[in-house]
Amino acid sequence: MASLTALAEEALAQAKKLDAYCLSEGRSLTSFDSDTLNDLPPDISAARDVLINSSHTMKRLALRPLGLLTEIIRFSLTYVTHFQSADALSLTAVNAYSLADHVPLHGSTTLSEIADGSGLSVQLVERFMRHAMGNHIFTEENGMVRHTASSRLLATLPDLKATVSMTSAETWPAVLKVIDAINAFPECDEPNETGYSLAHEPGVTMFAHMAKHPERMDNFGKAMGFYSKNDAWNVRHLVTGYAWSQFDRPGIVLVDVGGGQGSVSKALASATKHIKFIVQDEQISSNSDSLALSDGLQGRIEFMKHDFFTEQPIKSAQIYFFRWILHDWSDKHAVRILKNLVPAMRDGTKVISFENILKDGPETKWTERHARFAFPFPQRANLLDIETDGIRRNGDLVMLAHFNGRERTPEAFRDLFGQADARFVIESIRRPEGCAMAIIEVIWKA
Ligand SMILES: C[S@@+](CC[C@H](N)C(=O)[O-])C[C@H]1O[C@@H](n2cnc3c(N)ncnc32)[C@H](O)[C@@H]1O
Repeated sequence: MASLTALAEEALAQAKKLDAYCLSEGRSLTSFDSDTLNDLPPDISAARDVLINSSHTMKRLALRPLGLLTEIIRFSLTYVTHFQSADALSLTAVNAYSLADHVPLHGSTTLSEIADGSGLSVQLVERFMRHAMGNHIFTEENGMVRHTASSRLLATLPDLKATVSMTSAETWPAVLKVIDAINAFPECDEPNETGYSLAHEPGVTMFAHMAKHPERMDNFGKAMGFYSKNDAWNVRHLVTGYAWSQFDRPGIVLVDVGGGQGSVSKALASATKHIKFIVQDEQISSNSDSLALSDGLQGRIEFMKHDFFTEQPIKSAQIYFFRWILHDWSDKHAVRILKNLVPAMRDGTKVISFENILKDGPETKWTERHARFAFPFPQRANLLDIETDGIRRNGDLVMLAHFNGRERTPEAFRDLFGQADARFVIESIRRPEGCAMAIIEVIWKA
């Protein structure tokens, strides 16, 4: 582990690189008012990664061991740590009451005007917004409130709003109940015996519960679309990281199993000319604006209600595709999903899955840097960049809390397909450069 001084020097060197890049490109230096670190070339993006890593590590060292633990548990015992649960609360309140919508995009207003517009009392508006301002979400001068770059995103990106709502409504209550769920159901393999079920509706799975609340299901679908815009998870890695052209001819059909609102199929349809897509999901809500297809895609994408725990009804497709499906389920149920594909398999049929892959070791930025060759750094060149520090391990525990699902190592994927049927043969597991996910290509060998 490097010393505080070495970490600070490393951070300084990267900060200088980023500032010099902005100046050489005629960009202003980055600030909370305007994000000028978007669309960075790979070497500058890597400098930003190192800066985040070294400053984050330096902060945790400076917090000292007790500070590090108490910061994580979101409970401040020492004066240097932050109350992270309050950070989350102020952001959620800003989002829930659409406070950002009541601030002009390029002007200023008062707290009482925001209160009038939102219907929340001035006192609550002031308490939530002044706390959020401590995190550079909004700023205030002489009693006038205006946007920062972050608060402006809340006002201008509806899918970000849906993602914050989804996380606070679905994930947080679930996470708090995981230990109770493990104590009550130590096997941890049923989707209705989870932290989520205990928090929301005992004995009921997350998807069954959300089906009773269409607006929350809609937020969930939008959040999936939003995550796909994050550079490390961007669906473009799937579009460019696989030779779809080999299938791009009339008559080829791809079934997007559990395809939700079809964000993957829409991206693949836009990048190809002939492949037809059937998006199957248990929840197909015809009135969701997210299902709207642009003219060019009409006739190429069809939505179909299907429960993937029943036999696959489309028998003649050449490709069966999954994104973010297998990780929702314990091995017991993921194997059932795969077995239900078997009656549709013909010699050479492909099953392609685009999933997070765990490595057999810790997933932190620090260790990622040392394992860079095996697991390339996600590059971050996108405005919608989200910190990727440990996301695969974070994701693993979120899957546990929501579904008793899990993220898997390559070995665990081989084992899963093997358990379903020995004729599923894994041809490759490849992580496209800059992507946090891998394309798992499986062929059926009759
Ligand atoms: C994590 S989302 C992924 C959606 C989509 N594949 C994507 O990447 O955007 C999981 C999806 O599985 C669907 N699902 C859950 N249980 C299902 C079932 N038994 N049959 C079909 N779809 C199901 C949900 O409705 C949801 O759309």
